[in-house]
Amino acid sequence: MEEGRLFEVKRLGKGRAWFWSHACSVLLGLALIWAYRFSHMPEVGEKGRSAWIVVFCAEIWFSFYWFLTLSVRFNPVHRHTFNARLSDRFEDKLPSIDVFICTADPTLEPPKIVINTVLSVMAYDYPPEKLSVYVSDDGGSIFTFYALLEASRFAKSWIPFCKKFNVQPMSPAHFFSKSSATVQNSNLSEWTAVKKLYEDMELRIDAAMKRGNISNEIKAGHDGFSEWSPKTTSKDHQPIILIDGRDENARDSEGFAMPKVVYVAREKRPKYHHNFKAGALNSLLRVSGQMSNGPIILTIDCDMYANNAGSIRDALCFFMDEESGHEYAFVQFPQSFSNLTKHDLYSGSMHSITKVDFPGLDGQGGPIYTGSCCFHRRECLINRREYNILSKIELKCERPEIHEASISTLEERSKHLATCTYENNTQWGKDVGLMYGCPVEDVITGFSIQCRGWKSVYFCPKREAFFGLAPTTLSQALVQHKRWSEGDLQIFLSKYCPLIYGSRRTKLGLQMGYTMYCLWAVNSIPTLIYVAIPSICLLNGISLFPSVFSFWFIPFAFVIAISIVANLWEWIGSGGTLMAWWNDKRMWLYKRTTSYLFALVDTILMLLGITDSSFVITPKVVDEEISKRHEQEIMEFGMTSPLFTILSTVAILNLSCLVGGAIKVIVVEGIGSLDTLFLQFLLCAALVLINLPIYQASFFRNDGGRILTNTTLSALAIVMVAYFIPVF
Ligand SMILES: O=c1ccn([C@@H]2O[C@H](COP(=O)(O)OP(=O)(O)O[C@H]3O[C@H](CO)[C@@H](O)[C@H](O)[C@H]3O)[C@@H](O)[C@H]2O)c(=O)[nH]1
Ligand SMILES: [Mn+2]
Repeated sequence: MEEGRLFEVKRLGKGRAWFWSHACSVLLGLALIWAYRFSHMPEVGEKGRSAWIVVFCAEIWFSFYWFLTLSVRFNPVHRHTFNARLSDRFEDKLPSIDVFICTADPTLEPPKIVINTVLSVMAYDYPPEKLSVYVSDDGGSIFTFYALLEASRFAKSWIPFCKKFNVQPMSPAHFFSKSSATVQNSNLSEWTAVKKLYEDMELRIDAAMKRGNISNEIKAGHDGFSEWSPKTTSKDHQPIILIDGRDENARDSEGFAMPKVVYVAREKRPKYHHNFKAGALNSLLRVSGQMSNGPIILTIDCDMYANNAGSIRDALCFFMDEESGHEYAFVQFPQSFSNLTKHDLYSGSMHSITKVDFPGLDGQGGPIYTGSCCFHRRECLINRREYNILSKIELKCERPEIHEASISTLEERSKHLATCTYENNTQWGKDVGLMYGCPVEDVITGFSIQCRGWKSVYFCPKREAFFGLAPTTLSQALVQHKRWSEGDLQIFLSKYCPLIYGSRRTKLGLQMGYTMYCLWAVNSIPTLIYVAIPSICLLNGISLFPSVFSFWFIPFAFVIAISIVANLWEWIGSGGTLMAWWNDKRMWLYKRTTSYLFALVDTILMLLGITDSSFVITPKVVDEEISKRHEQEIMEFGMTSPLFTILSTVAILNLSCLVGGAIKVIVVEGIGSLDTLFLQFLLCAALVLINLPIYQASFFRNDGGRILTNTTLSALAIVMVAYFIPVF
């Protein structure tokens, strides 16, 4: 071994004692709770028996689910890379990298956002002749193509500027909006000049978008525009593949080579299913294979700009490590978000996933592939072939010989790779490439790779590697989670069920980790039980929990307290704020009672063949008024949605049960009955407290984001009906 490994791994082994004592004590607490449920169950005919059984079932589920979460707490791993060693040993042997950027809709994902992502990856600290950027446009939009063309021209100034001043983030929009003082002071003139170039470009793109067409003058500048005719729509067009900067002689303003940029809009026909993002990525896999065939592929979403110039090198420190590099199929970076509010109102940061779960999964064989911000070994992604220790694969792929003269030939030649019929009678979408038929193509593909013996890596650099856009309204956040939980549940119910397919192929810890996500949707039912039944029983004076003076109160109090404390400890310990934690708990509740429920129902309907799976794209922009409210952390409702009806119903139900229950205890039964209802009061009060934004949005707000009156009225009606249902 030459002077040391390319990366190091830190295990938090010292926490082991803490882990075991925590796990064992909670387990004991849960066992006692179960014992209480068995031994104190109301007799047949006694009031509250059914409620008791239902609540018990929910508790059994929660215990099981808690057990699954142990997997990610058992052996968290943190990694560190040594980029200097990589340069020393491999600088002239660095592999070529293909970057895949997917976009699907020029309105929801404005071209300006897309090109900032493109520009950011073009400016990586990496030999430009070894870097190719492929943009897949499922929107088939002439504006996206036009913006890309503008961007590749601007790149000629942007890339040398970034390299000269070590600019980070490498997205011009974000860089100039934050304006780095160091660059600004010492090199004001260059800074101003590049900024001006960027702003002029933005103006031109805005103008074209506003006009709604590309002027003939612009069209005359590039043959590619002729691919679009008045008949072209996003759902019906021929394959379009356009290469820019393909010219081996293309140079930036300092005379250096430029990364290649390729625009790909795969063929779309109404009769053919296009398999959403998985289909897009598979087309890119084939097209790029013809053009650059980089052995390492970075996949990112169109809103995920690169924030750290060293990420490619970081990823290579894992792939090229002499000792264990050959074991890794992909290196997943965390997805960070640039548009979160101070206390992360919609919990878009997914703090506990990125800070706790993923380091934990890494200790079990590697994180899940989450679609964006991930470097893959091309071979594993295409063939997903069995890992074999004997065949250490070298990161060398045949680079196709391409000559300047053949650009148009190359474009033509690759087009048939991006047609609707290309995949007919092939294994694409099954054993080859990204897998089809699942809204979380990323998770299922990553899992099947891991099941073939490959490991993956989770790497959190000090400076965030990527920043994207998280949902900025409640409904967007809930819909996104519906897609995820639905996809995950489908995996669980498919051949790839982690508990079955994963056994003997992966570690038990990894199976449990995947199962934890796959069963998100199922959590909806026990959670709904827990937010409704104890409260309704409270209103009816039926006790479901032990009295505060009884021995059995202790396990309940212990489990509740320790879960809250441990959760908070983890959260604060990994850099979260208290308020963000509280917001996260609210979103935890909302996701479970709405997104997950709908995911569960839709999955059942899909299994029955009644519905088909879909992919609802998360908008990257919202109108100004809404984004202002988002910045002020005011929850956004403002539309009719069954999701909001459920949220309102739960909130109003709990408020009325709390008030009704309190009146009953004080006036009718006397304060003496409080001890047996204490825990129900506590639960109900906590629910009311967490739902404060809902009462406010229903009764005290009159801005456009309030809860609409018809939602509140339906919720009230449902609560009334619930009130008259007798409790058994
Ligand atoms: O038919 C489609 C639909 C989507 N996309 C692209 O897929 C990406 C992700 O879509 P988005 O609406 O932003 O979904 P998110 O929920 O934010 O995405 C997460 O979840 C997806 C799986 O549900 C993964 O594919 C993503 O990588 C991951 O970031 C975007 O770049 C889209 O342009 C396509 O290319 N074609
Ligand atoms: Mn996204």
